[in-house]
Amino acid sequence: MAMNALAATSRNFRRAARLLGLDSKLEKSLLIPFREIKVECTIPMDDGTLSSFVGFRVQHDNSRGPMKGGIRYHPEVDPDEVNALAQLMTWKTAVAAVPYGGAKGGIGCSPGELSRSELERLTRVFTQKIHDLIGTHTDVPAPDMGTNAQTMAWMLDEYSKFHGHSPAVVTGKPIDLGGSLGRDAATGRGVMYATEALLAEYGKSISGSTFVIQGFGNVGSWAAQLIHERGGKIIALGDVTGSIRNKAGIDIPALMKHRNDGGALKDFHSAEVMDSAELLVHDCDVLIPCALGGVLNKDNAPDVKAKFIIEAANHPTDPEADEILAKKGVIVLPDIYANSGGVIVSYFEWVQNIQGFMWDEEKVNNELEKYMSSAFQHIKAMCKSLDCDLRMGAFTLGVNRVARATLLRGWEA
Ligand SMILES: NC(=O)C1=CN([C@@H]2O[C@H](COP(=O)(O)OP(=O)(O)OC[C@H]3O[C@@H](n4cnc5c(N)ncnc54)[C@H](OP(=O)(O)O)[C@@H]3O)[C@@H](O)[C@H]2O)C=CC1
Ligand SMILES: O=C(O)CCC(=O)C(=O)O
Repeated sequence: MAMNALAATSRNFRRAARLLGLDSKLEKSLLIPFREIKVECTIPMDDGTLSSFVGFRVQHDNSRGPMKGGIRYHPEVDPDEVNALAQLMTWKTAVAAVPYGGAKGGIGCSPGELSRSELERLTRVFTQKIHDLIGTHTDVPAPDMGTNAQTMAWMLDEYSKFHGHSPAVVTGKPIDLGGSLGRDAATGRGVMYATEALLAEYGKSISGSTFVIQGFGNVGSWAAQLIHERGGKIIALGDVTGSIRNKAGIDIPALMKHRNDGGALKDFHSAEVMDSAELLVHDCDVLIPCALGGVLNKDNAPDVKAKFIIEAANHPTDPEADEILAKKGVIVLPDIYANSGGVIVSYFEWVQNIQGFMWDEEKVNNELEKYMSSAFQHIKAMCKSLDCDLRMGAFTLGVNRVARATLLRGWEA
């Protein structure tokens, strides 16, 4: 059983605040979100009935710039989860050194059970309800679980009806509407750079290491492809429909083709089906959760066999699991660094939109690598000076940057 997402995230924040010796009032104030929005989105369904879905946008902090973060469509979206994810975005944008604050949104729905036209109506109604609270220089949404470039295209179109054409109001858009080359792959590519950097610290490399990946959506599939390209052996993979394994390594390009042809993961011919409950505790060098939060908790952490965990998902490891994993000597690379490639390239997209100038993909990828590498060096420096693990290294780096910006603006208790 996982901890409540907000309690878990806030616990990590408080540990970082104490390590930094933050003033207790500043600590309290940094935890409180700037604004929490809840809206009812009522839409006609294809069968003529009406359905109502609850949508949220939590704007956590804007001391370092416009608030930034994805929109999630998932049945488990709830206010605490969105609040936790918004807070994580504040620390993540600071760790990545992109000039943003943090926000997150979501709608409680099952996107796989809605038709394309129902999804479009839902996205448009949600945008109508929040359009006056988002904007290029206030709050810039992006895709997250269950949403994609098409969702951002509908948001952009709906927002533009009220405010005129505003490409920089969302990122992760289709290229034809001002999206950035490389954004689709960016989170997975950032995960690959982060993995390379961490393994190198231990004299290891992607090539020659074995990987288990949970989630085969945007982040998981790109991470798998890029790790496979670099010679990593992905020996087990799972999504919501089931899990598969192959000791010799799963042929990722063939799996991508199978999936793009409409095949389910569990029906892939050259791998055997395995119990999904075993996936996270499967023997491997590197475990990469790329789906839901709280999947590593006190119940399964004692059985984890991976030596390294790269948190591509947001808050996949709860604090109780963190303690167990640390005792076992498992090295955990935290979400607010490991999956920051998405928001870094979102920043490049926003910059390109504001400048009205498009970068080529090589420039996007090179700049992403520079940002990821610089953040890793800064996290290591924090770990060294505060004698802490990577999660606290990343949290103290992010929290300290936000605290400094807050104080510079003239915060008073
Ligand atoms: N997209 C981005 O740029 C970023 C995403 N993230 C984080 O990465 C994670 C994945 O996001 P993203 O790839 O965009 O989302 P997608 O919706 O594209 O993919 C999610 C994947 O997770 C799988 N999944 C869902 N529920 C379960 C479950 N219970 N067990 C196993 N697998 C499951 C889905 O399976 P199925 O396809 O069968 O439903 C799918 O393969 C999230 O935590 C998100 O917050 C972090 C930073 C940026
Ligand atoms: O690209 C973005 O703006 C945010 C992506 C996101 O939601 C995340 O990093 O969790």
